[in-house]
Amino acid sequence: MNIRRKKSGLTEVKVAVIGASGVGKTALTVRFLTKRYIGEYDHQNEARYKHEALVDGDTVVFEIVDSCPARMAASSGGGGGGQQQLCSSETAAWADGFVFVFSITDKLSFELLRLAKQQVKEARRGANCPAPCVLVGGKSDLLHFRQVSMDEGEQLAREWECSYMEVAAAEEVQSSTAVFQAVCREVQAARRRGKQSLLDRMFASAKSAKSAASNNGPRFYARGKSDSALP
Ligand SMILES: Nc1nc2c(ncn2[C@@H]2O[C@H](COP(=O)(O)OP(=O)(O)OP(=O)(O)O)[C@@H](O)[C@H]2O)c(=O)[nH]1
Repeated sequence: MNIRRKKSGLTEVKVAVIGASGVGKTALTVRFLTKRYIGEYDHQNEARYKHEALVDGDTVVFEIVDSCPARMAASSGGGGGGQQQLCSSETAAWADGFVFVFSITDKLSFELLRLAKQQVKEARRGANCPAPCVLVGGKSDLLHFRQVSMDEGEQLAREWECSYMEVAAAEEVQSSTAVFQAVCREVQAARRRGKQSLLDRMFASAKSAKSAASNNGPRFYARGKSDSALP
């Protein structure tokens, strides 16, 4: 599938990388940005990056937030009790697309993503926005420690109507790049659907305005040949 570039400028895509602590969000992001794997990253806050990359032959400007899970206070009323809030509502509202990451070696990180997806949905409800995404099973080189099967990953992706990818950022570059290309395509597809439904609504309202006008407007009587017998 080809992504068309707007004639007026470059395609811009804002992506939030979401997942529990230690699943490999930074490793995945840095692999995409620099092609390098550093191993240990020390960041306590969200990190933001801007990066240009080719997707299907077009240059795309990615803005990426590598998110940082926060502990929810037990009194927060959000089912907190020390649970992680994986995505702030600001980030959820800001992003065009989401990369949801768990580690295949950590079942809890997989379960937490359901909560994260829900948090994102709630934060975007006001704007009635869809949340295009991809689901990523990270650390796929650690097969002998696997706690989440490929089937479970694929099953969740089917529920979310998105693609599922397993990635070993520690081992190679290509699959990390493929994740960001995939989320870009999801965002582009959502934008096309949004545009189409806006056009459909505009046509529908123009059509109903026209038929209302033809029902209520003044009527003109044109006297025809067959009327010649009338006085
Ligand atoms: N074996 C293996 N280890 C990885 C992989 N990706 C990340 N790691 C390791 O997992 C640990 C956590 O990686 P990070 O990228 O910092 O994880 P994170 O999700 O950004 O963590 P937080 O910043 O705490 O939210 C580090 O020791 C990484 O070296 C991978 O693909 N394979």
